[in-house]
Amino acid sequence: MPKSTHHQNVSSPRGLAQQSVRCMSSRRSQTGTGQHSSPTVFPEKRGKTKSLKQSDDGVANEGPEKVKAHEHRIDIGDESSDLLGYDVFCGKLALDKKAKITSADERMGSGTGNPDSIDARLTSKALIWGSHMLRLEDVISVSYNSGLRHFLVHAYPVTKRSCGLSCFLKPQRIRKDFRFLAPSTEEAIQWVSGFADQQCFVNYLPHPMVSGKKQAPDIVTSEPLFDQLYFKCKSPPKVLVILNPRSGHGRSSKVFHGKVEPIFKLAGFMMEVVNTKYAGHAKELASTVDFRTCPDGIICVGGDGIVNEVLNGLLSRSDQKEAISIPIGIIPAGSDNSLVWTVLGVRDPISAAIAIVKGGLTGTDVFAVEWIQNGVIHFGTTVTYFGFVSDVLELSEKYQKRFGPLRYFVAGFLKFLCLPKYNFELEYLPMTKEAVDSQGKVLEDQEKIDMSDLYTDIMRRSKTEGIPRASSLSSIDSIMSPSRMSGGEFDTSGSTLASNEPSEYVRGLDPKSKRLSLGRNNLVAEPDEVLHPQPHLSSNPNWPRTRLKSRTDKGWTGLTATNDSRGPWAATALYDKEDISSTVSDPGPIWDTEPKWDTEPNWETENSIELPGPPDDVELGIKKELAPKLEEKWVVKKGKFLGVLVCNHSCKTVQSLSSQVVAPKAEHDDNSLDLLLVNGSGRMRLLRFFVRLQFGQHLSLPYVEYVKVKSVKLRPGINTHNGCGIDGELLRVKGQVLCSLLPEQCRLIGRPARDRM
Ligand SMILES: Nc1ncnc2c1ncn2[C@@H]1O[C@H](COP(=O)(O)OP(=O)(O)OP(=O)(O)O)[C@@H](O)[C@H]1O
Repeated sequence: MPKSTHHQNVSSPRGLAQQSVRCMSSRRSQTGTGQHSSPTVFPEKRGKTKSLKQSDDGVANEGPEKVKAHEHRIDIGDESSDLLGYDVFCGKLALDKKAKITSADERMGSGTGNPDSIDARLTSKALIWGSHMLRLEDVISVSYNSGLRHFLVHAYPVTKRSCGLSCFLKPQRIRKDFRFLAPSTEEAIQWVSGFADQQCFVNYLPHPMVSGKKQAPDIVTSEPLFDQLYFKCKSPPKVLVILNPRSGHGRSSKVFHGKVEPIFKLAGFMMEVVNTKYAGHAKELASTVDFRTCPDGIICVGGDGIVNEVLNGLLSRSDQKEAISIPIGIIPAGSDNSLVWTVLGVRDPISAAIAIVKGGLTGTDVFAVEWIQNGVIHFGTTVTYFGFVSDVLELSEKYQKRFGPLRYFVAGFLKFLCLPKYNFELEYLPMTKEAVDSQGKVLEDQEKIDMSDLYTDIMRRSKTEGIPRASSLSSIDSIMSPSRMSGGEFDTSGSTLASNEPSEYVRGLDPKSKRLSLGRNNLVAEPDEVLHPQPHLSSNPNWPRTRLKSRTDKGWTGLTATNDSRGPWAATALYDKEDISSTVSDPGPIWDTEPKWDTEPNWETENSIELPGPPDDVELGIKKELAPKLEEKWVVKKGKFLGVLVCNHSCKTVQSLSSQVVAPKAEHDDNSLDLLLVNGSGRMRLLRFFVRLQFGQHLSLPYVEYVKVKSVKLRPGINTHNGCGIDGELLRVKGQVLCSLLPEQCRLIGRPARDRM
């Protein structure tokens, strides 16, 4: 069988890869500034005018067929050169518009090149050929058939709508497959290796004639070199997809199979897709799944509700620590997806799928709402709320079938017409100014560690390390905001940056309240009455624990047990102990009445938990220790509240026209909760609150308080509706509930928008 002469220059596949690397390093050294140096921009790209002129000339010379190839032209003279990263490989490429590759094409000599070949280079951020650029962020994978000069780049670049509509419609991501022809097979391999080096999945296939079992004698297929070719790229992720077919008014299946699945398939994902059959099914699945079948994560397709179920399923397992380390991917296909929109800045299914394919992990705080009376705990990542909003959530369930995403508006309107009064007893533990400042400093100082190694073996990792802390009210805005009523097609535009503002201690409080929250006093007279904390019903050490294990049984209880202050649970316990000593009338939460963990025999060995120590914190790039402050006191309030909202992140709403947020200063990973109190009662107050919310001015209302807190305890008054919403799930409060953060974070798959740039 004849062999192409160009093959003889390459001694081994490894050799090819090494050549690619050599090219990469030589390019890097040319720039002289190391890995992240400014790239060498082709001479013709240096100036905008020149670039445009040249490309125009090029188009004119290429004829009609080639003109179309310029539809992706990007004037990189406009781009900051830093955006292009460092050079990985360079050479000649031709964009091949042919649908099929003939063997004649493949027989072309290596040295002859192609008449249409143009200078091209692959950098760590983009593939640039001629005056075109394709961002690697938009590249899903590369397909390459052994022994060919062609390779196919699969991408979803953001494409502007046609001229007339571009002013009204947002840009869309549309799939484009670019078929490139390299001058030789060796160079094709080097290009593909370059993509693999940049973490693009390579779909490496046998030669088409081999796979088709009709081997042509003139085609180079028996070359052992290519049969053994090995591209050093990430292995295909193995995930469990949990799809709520009722989400998004029944559109979620279509969204997943039509838009998302093809992307995952291109990226080589090995998926098991399970449709939920009933409410609670996702929780069951997450609580029982064998992680060996989905070591790279669980992908939730639906709204915030399905994510909440999965989280609660994971945290109800006996292997809780391992469970919370399982990455959670979110494909927004529900009525609202506040979590993924707020935290990752993604609100359409295609962008979410790409973010998942690109990988990386984003640590996100998890809060626990504990029913103190019976020990039941429900977890959340977005918000827990009481008062008007939870009533609306309850009423909206009636209208789910009839109104779909409009149900919140309908229920909100009806509830507004017959608005009850809500009374609550409330205690909260404010963050101290010092804690907020030091937290802010740590967050500022920290170097964001690249957690790109998503597809590592989670099982292995979780056995050797804890999950350290790093960093909806989906429906609230919709209740009074007809702007979100669209609920129609999913937005397929590119993502928008999430807020990056630093956290602040207390805002929207009058000076007195500020002083009080700073811990100089633990009682607040407003709105109605000052309360002295009552002994908790649960002070009986033998109170029952139901459903979930008590904290003393749970993995993270070990943190408090050993008086470790590395997490909020620990911190809370310590603060509570301080409360006992400093406030005679407050015996502190229930766990103070229970045996001290550090006196229990063999606690450390029997319940040992790999605490999130410094190395892990370094890995996630965040140190989250909050030293307890002696002067911290629970602030106690009792009275009428239209709403009590405890937010874990800023709670952006996907469907709102404006980008208003409920808790503008909240961060998903700042180790604190943001408490929003809407004091008082009455429709006028409520209306003003929601109107102001649309414009992001709700915090300026005199009856709205906003405090950064560690924990909140709440007890509904007599005759007050006792609904409690957690991430859109409705529960009932009996007695008192306590809301605090867990010491460990969950991990969302994908990076925040600002880190993906
Ligand atoms: N097959 C099913 N049948 C009925 N209910 C289900 C099913 N699967 C999940 N659920 C429940 O549906 C609720 C809502 O799910 P999800 O949040 O995914 O969709 P959504 O209501 O469209 O979105 P959002 O909550 O953002 O409005 C969840 O609380 C879940 O328990």
